[in-house]
Amino acid sequence: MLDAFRAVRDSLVDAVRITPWWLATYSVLQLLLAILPGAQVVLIRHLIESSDLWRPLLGLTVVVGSMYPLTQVSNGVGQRMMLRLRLALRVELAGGAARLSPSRLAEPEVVRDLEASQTATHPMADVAGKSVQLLSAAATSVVLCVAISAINLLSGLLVLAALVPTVLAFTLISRMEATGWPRVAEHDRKAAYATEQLIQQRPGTELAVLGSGWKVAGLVANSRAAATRVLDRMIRTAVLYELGAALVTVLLFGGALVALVRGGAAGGAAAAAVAGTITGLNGIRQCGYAFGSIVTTAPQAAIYRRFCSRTQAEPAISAPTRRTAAGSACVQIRSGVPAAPRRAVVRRVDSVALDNVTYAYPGAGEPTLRGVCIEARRGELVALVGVNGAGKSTAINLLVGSLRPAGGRVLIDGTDAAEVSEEERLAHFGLLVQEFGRFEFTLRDAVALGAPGAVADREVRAALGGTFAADLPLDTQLGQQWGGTGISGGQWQRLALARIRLRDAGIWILDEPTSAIDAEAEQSIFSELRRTSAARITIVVSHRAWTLREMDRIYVVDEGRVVQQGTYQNLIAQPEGRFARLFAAQ
Ligand SMILES: Nc1ncnc2c1ncn2[C@@H]1O[C@H](COP(=O)(O)OP(=O)(O)OP(=O)(O)O)[C@@H](O)[C@H]1O
Repeated sequence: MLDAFRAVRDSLVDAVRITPWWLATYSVLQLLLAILPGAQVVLIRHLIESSDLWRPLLGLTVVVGSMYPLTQVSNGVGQRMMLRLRLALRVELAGGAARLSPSRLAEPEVVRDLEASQTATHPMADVAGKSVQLLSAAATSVVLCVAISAINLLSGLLVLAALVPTVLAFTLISRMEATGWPRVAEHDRKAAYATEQLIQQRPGTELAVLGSGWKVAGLVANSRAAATRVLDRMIRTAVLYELGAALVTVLLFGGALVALVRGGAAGGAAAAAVAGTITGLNGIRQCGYAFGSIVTTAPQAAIYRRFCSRTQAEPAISAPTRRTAAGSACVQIRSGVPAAPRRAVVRRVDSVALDNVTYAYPGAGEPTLRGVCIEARRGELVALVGVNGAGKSTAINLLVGSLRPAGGRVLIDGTDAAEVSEEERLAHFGLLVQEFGRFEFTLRDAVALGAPGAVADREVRAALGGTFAADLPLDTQLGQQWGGTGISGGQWQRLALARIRLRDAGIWILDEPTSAIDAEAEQSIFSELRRTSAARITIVVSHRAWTLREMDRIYVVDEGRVVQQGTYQNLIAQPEGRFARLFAAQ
């Protein structure tokens, strides 16, 4: 319940901050709508009991006539207010997600919260409106209670008491939904994931070739059936709660009518009170719905707020980057999304090292890295080699700071990297990971992502030099799903490399940078790396022997330890060594 109050408070604060005029207009309209049923009761009584026919008749015409247009206008205003709130929440969430550092992204809880927050923005945007509706419906009941109490006190109180079963039922339903919906969402996500595997080009083709797509279709069916079972149970229970509440409500309204008759109300008073109690039923249902949806949304809203307050603790963000008149290129931002971190890329770094580093993944019994020492200096090309699972990617993640060593130090220019912020540390690196991004934006935007700030078209062009995209217009849309150019796996990897080139940080870390690239292009990429290596540190993970010949030093990692180091010639000359056994056949 405390969560519900917090959700109401936070969302009203948001509405006051983001859309004060729409909130004020909506509140006034809802207040008017709350008063009208009470006024109706008073006017009906006057119409029947007083000798003055015209004034109550005129009043009733105004009250009844204005109800429908006021409701319509109020709905429209409420929707526009909620639309603005939804936009603000989604923009805030995207900004928060953009601030997440690699180490945050490595926390499963943060990723779970981000996913849950995404689905929360829709119901959350409605909470401010629902709060106003709740107050309005409650005010309707109070006004009716007062109007009917003037005729018969017990009837008035019974009308007000009729709020209780409905609100109680919707609270119970909402509590049940708060646990049920996440389970439905989990099954739905699994079903959506499995469906994606069937329809996306690469896994879909693989499954079609294997002829085993029907097994994945079976997984879809299982997940959907599980979701339906949970939904079924929820609906059944909700109907039972609603029926129970409706029964008690009818008894209370019946009691109100009996109290009217037994209290001696007759004629105009009785007719007015009956009309009032009927209108009251509607108000009470609205109250229940509004209250229920606030209680349901509250846990999601709490996750959203937790996520946003966490990301606000991340480093500050400066003004958005925009395309300037001079033609600098970057993602165009129209609605206040923060885009450019203050950090500038560090271009000159003299040395980087893992100094006796040990690391164990949470929950893993044995350390993945044990006492690893690796060093690279400016101008050097250094390689990490080893079998799958040896610990090369772990070593890289420790270098860039997305993992923190359990023992030992990471040194950048001789300084313990733990002493600088993650933001500052990341500014030293250009990292090409194995699962590089396939950003289906325009060619310009996909490459400009390499640098945090605004990027000129000529820089994008320079980064693309020598690739398949060198002569493509920068406005070319990438990705067939958007009606754009289809790009092969190797071409995507060239674009990822172009981002690293554009970034031009002091340390380049390339985890299998040519895994998807043809032999000819691979040769030209490695010769260029050698040719341009003087001004930076280059660390490469590679499984191909010939790419290692040019390296200044090779570290052979095996079961989390560096078991050999040296040049290609030194290492291959030791036939019993791990390196020679790994690469002799190549
Ligand atoms: N997030 C993780 N949680 C737990 N264990 C992990 C995690 N990531 C990797 N490991 C384990 O750590 C070990 C080293 O993995 P790592 O990815 O560093 O190997 P690698 O040498 O880069 O392998 P590859 O050549 O296949 O990329 C493996 O045994 C792997 O199972």
